[in-house]
Amino acid sequence: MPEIAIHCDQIKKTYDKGEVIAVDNVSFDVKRGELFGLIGPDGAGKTSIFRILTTLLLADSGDASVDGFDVVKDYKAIRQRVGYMPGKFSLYQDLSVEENLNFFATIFNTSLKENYDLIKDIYVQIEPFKKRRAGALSGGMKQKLALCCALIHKPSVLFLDEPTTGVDAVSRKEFWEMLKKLKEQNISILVSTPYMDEATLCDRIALIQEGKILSIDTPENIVKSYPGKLFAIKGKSTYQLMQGLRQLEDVGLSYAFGEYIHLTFKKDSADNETDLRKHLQETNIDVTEIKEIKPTIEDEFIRLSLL
Ligand SMILES: Nc1ncnc2c1ncn2[C@@H]1O[C@H](COP(=O)(O)OP(=O)(O)OP(=O)(O)O)[C@@H](O)[C@H]1O
Repeated sequence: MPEIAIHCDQIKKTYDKGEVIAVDNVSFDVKRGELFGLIGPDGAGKTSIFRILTTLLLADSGDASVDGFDVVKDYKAIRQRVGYMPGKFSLYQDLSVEENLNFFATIFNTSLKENYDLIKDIYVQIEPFKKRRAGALSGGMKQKLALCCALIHKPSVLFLDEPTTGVDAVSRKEFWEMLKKLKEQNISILVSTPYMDEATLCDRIALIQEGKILSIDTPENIVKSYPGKLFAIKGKSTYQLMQGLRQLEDVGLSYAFGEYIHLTFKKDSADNETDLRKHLQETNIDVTEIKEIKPTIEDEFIRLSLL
C-alpha cells in the first residue's frame, strides 16, 4: 500500500452556483497509520472535504486520492476500503445494535464474526445492549456503535466527521483512546473536531477556517509557532477590562478566552507587565489577575484567523 493514505491537492468546492466557497484550494496529505485532525469551527468546510474524499461529493477542481485511488475515477475501489462515520445519521435508529452491525457487514459482504477481532474492544462495551434500538442508546453508545459499523469491513482508512460532538466528556476520552488502538493496527485516520483540546491527541493537524487551511503541523509545533509572549488577564468586569485594554497603544491582540482576556503586545519587552498594571491602575479598571501563560492551539488558531 502507498505510504500516503490520503492525498488532497488544491481541492475546491463551491455551492449555490459558486456563491458559497466551502473548500478553498485545500491541500494536505495523511501518512499511512497517521491520526490526522481537521480542526475548525462549524461551517469551516470539514464535512465537504470528508464527502469529497469518501466519493460522495464531486469537487469543482483539484485532485484527491485515497490509498492511491483517485476519488473520481476509482470511486468503487475507495468505497470498498474506507470506513466513514458521518457527523449525523449514520445509524438506522429503528434497528437494534446487532441489526445495525449485521446490516453494515452485509453491505460489504462480510459478517460480524469475520471481523470481530478488530471491533471487539469497542463492541464488548455495547454488547449488553445488543437488542436495544439504536435510537434508544445514549450519545456515547451511539458513537461506539457507529464506529463499529464504520470498522466492520476492516477499512484501511477511517474517516470520522466530528465523532465526539454532543458526547459527554468521559465518552469523548474513551473514544480517543479507542482511536489510538486502531492506529496501532495501521489504520490511517482522518478525524474532524471543533474541540481544540482534542487537537493535541492527533499526530498532525490542519487548522481550517472558511474553507482555507491556516496551518498544518504537529500539535506541538503549532503551539511553538506562536510568536512572542501571551498574557491572561482577569478582571471584575470582562467588558470594562476589554475596553480599557483596547485603548492601550502597545497591545497587539486581545480577545476573550473563558473568564480571561488573552493579550499580546506589538513589541515584547521586560516591562510589558509593569506598564500594563500601571495603565490599568491609572484607568481605574479592576484587575484581579495578570499572568504570562503558554499559548494553546486555540490561541494559535485565533491568531492565524485574525491575520
Ligand atoms: N448543500 C449545500 N448547499 C449550500 N451550502 C452548503 C451546502 N453544504 C454546505 N454548505 C455551506 O458550505 C460551508 C461549509 O460547510 P461544511 O458542512 O462543509 O462545513 P463543516 O466544517 O463541516 O461545518 P458543520 O460542522 O457545520 O457541518 C458552510 O458555509 C455551509 O453552510
